[in-house]
Amino acid sequence: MSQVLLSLNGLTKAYPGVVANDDISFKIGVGEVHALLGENGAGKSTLVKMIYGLVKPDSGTMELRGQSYAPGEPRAARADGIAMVFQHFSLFDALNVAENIALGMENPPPMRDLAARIREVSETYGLPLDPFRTVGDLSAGERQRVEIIRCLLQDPKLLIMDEPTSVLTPQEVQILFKTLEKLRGEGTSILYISHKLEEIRTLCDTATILRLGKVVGTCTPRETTARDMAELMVGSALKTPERAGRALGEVALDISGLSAPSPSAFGTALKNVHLTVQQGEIVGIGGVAGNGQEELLGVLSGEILTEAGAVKLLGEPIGRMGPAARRALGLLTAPEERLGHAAAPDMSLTENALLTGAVRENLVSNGFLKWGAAREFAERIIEAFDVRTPGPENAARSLSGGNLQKFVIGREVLQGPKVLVVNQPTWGVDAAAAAAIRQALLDLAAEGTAVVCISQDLDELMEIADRFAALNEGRLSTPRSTTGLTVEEIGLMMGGAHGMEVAHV
Ligand SMILES: Nc1ncnc2c1ncn2[C@@H]1O[C@H](COP(=O)(O)OP(=O)(O)OP(=O)(O)O)[C@@H](O)[C@H]1O
Repeated sequence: MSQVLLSLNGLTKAYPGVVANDDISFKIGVGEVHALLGENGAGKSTLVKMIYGLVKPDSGTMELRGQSYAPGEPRAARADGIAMVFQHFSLFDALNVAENIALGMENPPPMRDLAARIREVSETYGLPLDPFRTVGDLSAGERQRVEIIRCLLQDPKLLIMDEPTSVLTPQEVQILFKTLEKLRGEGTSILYISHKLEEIRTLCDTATILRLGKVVGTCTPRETTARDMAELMVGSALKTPERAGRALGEVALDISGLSAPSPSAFGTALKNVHLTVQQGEIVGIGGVAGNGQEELLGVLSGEILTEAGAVKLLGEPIGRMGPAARRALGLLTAPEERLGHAAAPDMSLTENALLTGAVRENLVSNGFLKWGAAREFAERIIEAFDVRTPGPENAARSLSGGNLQKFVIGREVLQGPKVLVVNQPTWGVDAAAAAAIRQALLDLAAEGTAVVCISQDLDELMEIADRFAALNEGRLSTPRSTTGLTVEEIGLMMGGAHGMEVAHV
């Protein structure tokens, strides 16, 4: 390593029942892109929160450029040149880009000067962004640019990025990587958390691997295979999902001529969507985020009502039924946003198990909640899906992102759905857990469930789906068999070339 920017010496942080970081030591060099790898709950977020001043270590020290460094709050970290782009953006939809950036500054300059600075940084780093656009109109990739530019305006020495590419299209990933290369060339160090191992192999100079809160290895990603890195993370050999031949049954889900406005002012209306899914079939829905994915989940879950006949479950019109009635009939859904939508953050896992499992798991009797049965259901989910938590009485909020995702998906899978609709089932989930979730969806289909998997991970869809369709501005392309489908064809479908007749990508 050239010069050391930041050294971590024996950092330790414990939460009740778990040592999230156990005696962690490593160094980050000046101008180094350093990957932080580890399965869900390994302690990556806890570690970067200590570096960014959000969490105080129980013991251990840090040195920044040879000086003792112990930020009491993020403001102190920023003053020392540490910036962080979070997985979840904290932007106000109704304000424009410059106003959002000004809100995060201690002494914002006049708006006109700030807009000029934003333009300058955006051009220098190849991140196209208009300072006067309303944030609500921006794609996920553009919102991330707002966060990155906000960081770059502080001229950081270390930029921490938590899963930056999970919301990006392949093209946007290329743009981001060019920006990061440029920053590295200028001597900025980058600490990069991601579960996407091929990206880490392309981008990162070195990687530190955490398991159960401890450093278990270091490697040079360019010289290590993705499989070897994944196995280092989990400490055992990885299983590839098995796709057994499946017999398809009758049409379980039938969407025809479905149009629906979005409940959100910045959402996307669905336009004349047609789709049938047979029993035992997995249909993958791809597309760039914000093209109607959430709305599609909403019309299937019953949160958005439509004409009765626009959605049919095993022949029965259900478009006007609410979520509870649909659940009772066997149509289950797992939305994308884990905290808040799929799970209530402050409730225990037992309470969260009750939330969607009450009807099908028979957890209510004569108006009374059956707490013992609910707890037993939560324990079954934890066991079957290897959810890392001290127990079902813990709040959903205390789980790491990936572990909560396993819980949310497991809760629906174990209820034996007739039709299961999932949105981004493996978002933020490590390689081993993602493989387990995909295998669970394949097993479910093998038992005759019709599965709709909405995902931005095209590799995932190609791995598990029988047919593929893409959402573009609320329209769904004609589904095609995934066998023999090329990347170019997928790109055209995602870009809105419906039926392949026009290629206005
Ligand atoms: N505020 C908290 N209270 C209690 N436990 C916590 C808290 N924050 C984290 N933990 C626990 O600490 C451990 C490490 O969690 P952390 O979020 O750092 O993992 P991670 O590697 O970032 O996981 P992921 O990839 O799933 O985001 C987990 O077991 C988690 O449940």
